[in-house]
Amino acid sequence: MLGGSPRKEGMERKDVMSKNVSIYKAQTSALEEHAASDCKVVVVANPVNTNALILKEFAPSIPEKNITCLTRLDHNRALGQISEKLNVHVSDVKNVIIWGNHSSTQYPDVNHATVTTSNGHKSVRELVADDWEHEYPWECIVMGLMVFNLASFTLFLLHVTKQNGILYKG
Ligand SMILES: NC(=O)c1ccc[n+]([C@@H]2O[C@H](COP(=O)([O-])OP(=O)(O)OC[C@H]3O[C@@H](n4cnc5c(N)ncnc54)[C@H](O)[C@@H]3O)[C@@H](O)[C@H]2O)c1
Ligand SMILES: O=C(O)C[C@H](O)C(=O)O
Repeated sequence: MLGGSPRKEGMERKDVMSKNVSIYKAQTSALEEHAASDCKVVVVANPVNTNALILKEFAPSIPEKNITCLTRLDHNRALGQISEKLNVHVSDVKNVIIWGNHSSTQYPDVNHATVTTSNGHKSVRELVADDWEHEYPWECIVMGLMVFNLASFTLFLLHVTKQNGILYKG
């Protein structure tokens, strides 16, 4: 279920709720009416956790175990940050947990995480400084917005032309 408005600069994911809830209700009613009762639904449009709940409420014939929402990005971002910090490949980082919603309430938990190094398996907790944990969840949370801003910047560059050494936005 991809249909929905993406957030704009300065917005949190929950800020798109007013627009997306009505879209979700309409799509959910269509699913309830037409989809096979054993269909599996992946919720993508934000706020994903809330939209998954809306789907559960408004499409009661679809078993709730068949509904999931896309929060894998947060997990991948956490793996990426740990691998960068410890200079290992992402596939060498295991058992990272993301608690909470796909929103600013999430908490990436590295307390059970392990990493494979040339010196064997180590606990991530052993290898990173205690204070890193305070900056790290924040980086994970804002990443979506950073990606958004980067995409805007790339779009901006695509529409820029250089004439006589001066940049023009076309
Ligand atoms: N959970 C995640 O990991 C994740 C990742 C990326 C984007 N998102 C979310 O997915 C959503 C879509 O993002 P995007 O970048 O693809 O946006 P987009 O603007 O590129 O695409 C949105 C799509 O929704 C459709 N749409 C708009 N109004 C509709 C309606 N009333 N009924 C049905 N469809 C409608 C549009 O035609 C468009 O195709 C956003 O809410 C965004 O926040 C979630
Ligand atoms: O952050 C967003 O608005 C899009 C997506 O949920 C993400 O995390 O990249």
